[in-house]
Amino acid sequence: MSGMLASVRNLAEARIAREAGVDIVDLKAPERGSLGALPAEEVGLIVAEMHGTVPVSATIGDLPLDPDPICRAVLAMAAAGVDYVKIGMFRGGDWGSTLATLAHLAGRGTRLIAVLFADDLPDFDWIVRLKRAGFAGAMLDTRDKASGPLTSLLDRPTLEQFVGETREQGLLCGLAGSLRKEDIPELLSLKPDYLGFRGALCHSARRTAGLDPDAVAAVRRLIPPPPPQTFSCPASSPGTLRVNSNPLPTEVSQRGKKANPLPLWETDSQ
Ligand SMILES: O=C[C@H](O)COP(=O)(O)O
Repeated sequence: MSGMLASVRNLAEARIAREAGVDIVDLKAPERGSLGALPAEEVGLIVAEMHGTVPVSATIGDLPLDPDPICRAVLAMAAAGVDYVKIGMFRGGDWGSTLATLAHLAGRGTRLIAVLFADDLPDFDWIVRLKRAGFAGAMLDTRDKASGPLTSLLDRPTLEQFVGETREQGLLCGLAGSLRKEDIPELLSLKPDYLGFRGALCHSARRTAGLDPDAVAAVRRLIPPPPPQTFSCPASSPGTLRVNSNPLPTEVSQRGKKANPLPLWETDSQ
C-alpha cells in the first residue's frame, strides 16, 4: 500500500491537501528550488494547525552538503515541529561528514529523509549509509524540474532497485519527480511507501502555480487510500457503546479526525 505525499507552500494549500485526504503534507517553496524551504516560523504555524490530523514533512532548501548549514537548517525545521525533515543530497559537498553530523540528530529522535536526485544518477550504495546514520527514509526525486518525469529519467529496473534496497534497509521509501497521473499505476506496482507530487497538483500542472483542489482529488483517486485504521476503545472509554449492559466496543476510524503521527502506510511495510 502506497501513500500520497503532497508538497504545499502555505497554510491555505496545506488545508486543501488535508481536505483531499493526502497521507503526508510536505512543506516546500517550489519557487525557491527543487527543495526550496519555507521560513521555519511559517512552518511552525502550519504544523500547529495540522498537528494530530496529518503527518507533516518539510524541506530545508537547496543547500550544499556542508555539515554546519545543513544541521542548522534541520534543527530549525525539527524545532518547528514537523514529523520528518527532508534533506537534498546535492552533488559535491561533503556527504560523509554531513551524514556523520546528522547521525547525532537522528540519534536524538529527529526523523530524517534523504532526497536523492534521479537526474544526478545517484549511487544507491549510499542507502546503506543512510540507514547506518539513522535516517528514517530515502526518496528519489528530480533536481532539475525541466528534466522531465522520474519515469523518463530512470528505467523500471533501476526504480525497482531503489525501492528494493531502501525497503531492505527498513527505510521509508518515496518516489517523486514531476510525476504525472499516467505514471501512477506503474509506480504503484513497485510498492514504494509513498508517491510525492507537486506539479501534478497545481493549476496547469505548473509547480509554481497554486494547488488546484480538483487536481489533488484526481491524483488521490488514483492512489487508493489505506483502509481506515480501526481500534477497539477500552471498555471504560467514552467510545464504548453499551447495549443491554453488554460492552460493545465502537470501531472508530481515525482517518480525517486524528491521524497517527506517522504515516498510515509506515506500519504496512514493516
Ligand atoms: O516531494 C515531492 C515533490 O514536491 C515533487 O514535486 P514535483 O512533482 O513538482 O516534481
